[in-house]
Amino acid sequence: MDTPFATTDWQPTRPPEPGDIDLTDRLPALISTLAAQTKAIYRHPYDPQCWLQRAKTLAELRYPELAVGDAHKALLLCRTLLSRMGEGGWKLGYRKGFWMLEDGCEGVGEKTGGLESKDEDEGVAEQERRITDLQSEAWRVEVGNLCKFPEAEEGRYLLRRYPWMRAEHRVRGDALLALLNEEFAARTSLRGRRSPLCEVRRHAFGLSGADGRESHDVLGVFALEDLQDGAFLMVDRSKTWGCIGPGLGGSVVNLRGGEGCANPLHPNMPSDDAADDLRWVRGRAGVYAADVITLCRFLLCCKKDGVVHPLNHPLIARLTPLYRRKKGRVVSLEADFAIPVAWLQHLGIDVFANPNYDTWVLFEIKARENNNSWSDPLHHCVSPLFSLFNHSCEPNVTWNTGKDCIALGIALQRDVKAGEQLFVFYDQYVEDQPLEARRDRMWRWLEDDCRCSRCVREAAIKAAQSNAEWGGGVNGSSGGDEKGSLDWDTAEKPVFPEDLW
Ligand SMILES: C[S@@+](CC[C@H](N)C(=O)[O-])C[C@H]1O[C@@H](n2cnc3c(N)ncnc32)[C@H](O)[C@@H]1O
Repeated sequence: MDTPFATTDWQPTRPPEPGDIDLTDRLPALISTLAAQTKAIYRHPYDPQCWLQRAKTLAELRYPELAVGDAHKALLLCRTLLSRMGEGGWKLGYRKGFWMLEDGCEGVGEKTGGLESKDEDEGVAEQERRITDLQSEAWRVEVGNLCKFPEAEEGRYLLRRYPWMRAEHRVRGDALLALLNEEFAARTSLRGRRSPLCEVRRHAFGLSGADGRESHDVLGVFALEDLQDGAFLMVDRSKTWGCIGPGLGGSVVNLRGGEGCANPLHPNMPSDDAADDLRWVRGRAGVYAADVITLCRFLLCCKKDGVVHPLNHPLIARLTPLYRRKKGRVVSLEADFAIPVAWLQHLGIDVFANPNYDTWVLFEIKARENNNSWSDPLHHCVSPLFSLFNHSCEPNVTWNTGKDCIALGIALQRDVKAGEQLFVFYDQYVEDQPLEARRDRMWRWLEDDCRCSRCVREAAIKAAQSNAEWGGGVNGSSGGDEKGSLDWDTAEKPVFPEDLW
């Protein structure tokens, strides 16, 4: 974000609306402004003006969810400043975005536009008026970028890859793969075996990519030896999970008609410090509780493991990002900003001065976690090894949850040859459904047409039948070899407004 990116990489998360100004000519300037404003934030993280200015640029660039994040930080800073206004013994810091003791505390640093550019002798009343104005403006930007749908203080955005994301966070490197395979080896050798039963490999669906990704970044789990029906593969004890059980003090706000998880300790691990009790999150996050607790647990893992950038944490780095989603995602002021910011502050992370925890990073974590979680309405759980298995409508692996709703047991459900990919069924409700129904339903999980052998085979048969009916070819298509190919996918799809940009 602090370096200008190529205009061709710009993929805004808000579709264009009638009345929007065409940004083509202004785009290079806006991108440079974004980089300069990000650097200004690095230099002056406690200056609300810096956050507000970047919020406006992000809004212009059509990243409403990020504009809300920056405006929210500007608001938090203004509130803090106003809370001490008029108290004796303090004066505003050099750029006047923070308080410092009055005696002998001359600020140092450069002077660039913003709060500091005003008269040094500005009186308290004048300062108060300016910060109040700033606060009102930040509030306008915050609510203006939430379209209040589906609820007040909520909005929508589309999942898109942020163009400033570093290369190392876009693809999963060989070192990560080696680590994953060590874990698979450890899990399977736990059961008295010395050699691993399976491993993660690239190009899981062949050499054609999916989801706009390079095929080498599409991972899958493959058998390393012949395995028999019923053989137990491994248990994955996820470290990151949440549920919508009761909040602190027996609060039942999240119980969804009384059917929530009854385990009051669920968001916490036995190894957690008492100070890191996450139950308050359930009390605050309402219907998003499972989601937000999972995110907060990720952040706690980062802190415990001393990982400097959360996207470098192996738990997150292994998860597939997914950017093709056409349906808007909900962004909630409370769940996506207020609670994560409060939690990060609790963990001792400076949300203003530490760019590794910028809003876009939190959204990226959330996107990966949502795309890889095993979830039902009550629980949300990312199982680090299980999340590497791909889906097939004729799976060879089955899974079951333990009594704790966390551990996933994985076993073979038919004989498998060495080198075969291991697949699970993501959604068993559609097993007996015809191709279209299965694919429709699987979009929820894959956001792509299912590329499993059964779907590919059935689609080929359909294409051949259709060819025969039309006397030898629709659009010259032969329905030919479909393995790992999306060529057959000529069926007409509904067009969403956002497909057009
Ligand atoms: C839980 S992850 C599985 C591991 C993933 N392939 C990876 O590289 O990390 C789920 C994602 O894998 C891909 N995927 C899994 N099964 C698929 C299938 N049958 N057809 C197409 N894509 C599939 C989709 O991108 C899906 O969002």
